[in-house]
Amino acid sequence: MTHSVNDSRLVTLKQVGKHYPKLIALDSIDMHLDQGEVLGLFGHNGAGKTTMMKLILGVISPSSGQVEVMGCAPDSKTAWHMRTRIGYLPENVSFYEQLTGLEVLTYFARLKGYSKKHAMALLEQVGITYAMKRQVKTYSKGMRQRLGLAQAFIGQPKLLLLDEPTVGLDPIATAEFYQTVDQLKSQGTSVILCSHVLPGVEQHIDRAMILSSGHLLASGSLAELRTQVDLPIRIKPYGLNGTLRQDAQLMQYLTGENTQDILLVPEKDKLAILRQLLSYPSLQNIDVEPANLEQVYQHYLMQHQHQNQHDTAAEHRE
Ligand SMILES: Nc1ncnc2c1ncn2[C@@H]1O[C@H](COP(=O)(O)OP(=O)(O)OP(=O)(O)O)[C@@H](O)[C@H]1O
Repeated sequence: MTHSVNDSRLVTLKQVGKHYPKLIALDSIDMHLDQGEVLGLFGHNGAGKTTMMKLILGVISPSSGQVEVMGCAPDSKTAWHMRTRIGYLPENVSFYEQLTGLEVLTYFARLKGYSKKHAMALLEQVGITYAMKRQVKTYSKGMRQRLGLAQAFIGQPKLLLLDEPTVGLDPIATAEFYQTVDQLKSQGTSVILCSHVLPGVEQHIDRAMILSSGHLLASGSLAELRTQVDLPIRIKPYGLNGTLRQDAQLMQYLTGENTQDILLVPEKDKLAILRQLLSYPSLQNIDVEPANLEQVYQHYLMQHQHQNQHDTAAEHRE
């Protein structure tokens, strides 16, 4: 068995590619995940998110490059011991419909060497104890998703792979789900979380990766990505009642969207603008909003789209 150079490093992908006869599902991807880190994996349909999860699980092998999980290649014969330390929630989870929730979870718990008691504790954690004696075929989408999460949490895994975990969950269940992620993280679990649903994710992830058609567009903490894209900060002062339109310095930052005072300000000018606004005696309050994950994500996708159009146009000219 090989050991990682860094003991807290759980997953490493080096120049990983996954090619199918007519398609490149992943192209030269580098990534790493350390103990207790939560990584958000974002991308449109077909971006390669599930492919990356399958490579980490070892259910498919890379066409090029290396995947290492807990010190070994996940598709190798020696990887069985680390599989018990991984929890996986697939997209569109499905179970044995005729069994009860408790029977399903006990079955999966026993496969990993855990007891019925452990299964019951997990059902309690995800809030479906009340339905544990009912057949899964009577469960709603949200209840199935909770059962799927309980299945992924069996044995307090070191690594959790969650594909669209909040799909089908109502807002309360979504908030409870993120609480569980935060709690698992604080206990040292590492999490990879794939999602199309960006609002609400950002405060629970340490880093984000943005994929498009198998290419890595961006990777880093939200603060790093924000700095890279340099999107403007939205500043909304209250109590100035249109006086900003007479301020030669501030006027250029007004959005012009509506009659409200909203300024879009580059990061480098933020402090100067805030000082200027604070000099107004009538100022009552001020909101400062940096670009959110959704805006950063849209920016990278648009940039990629423009680049592709540019490349195609150049090819046609040649
Ligand atoms: N076995 C396969 N043979 C051929 N192409 C495949 C195979 N598996 C996946 N693909 C293709 O690889 C690309 C990436 O698929 P993947 O499932 O990783 O995307 P995704 O980002 O998870 O998308 P979604 O959000 O829709 O689940 C897609 O174009 C898909 O059709």
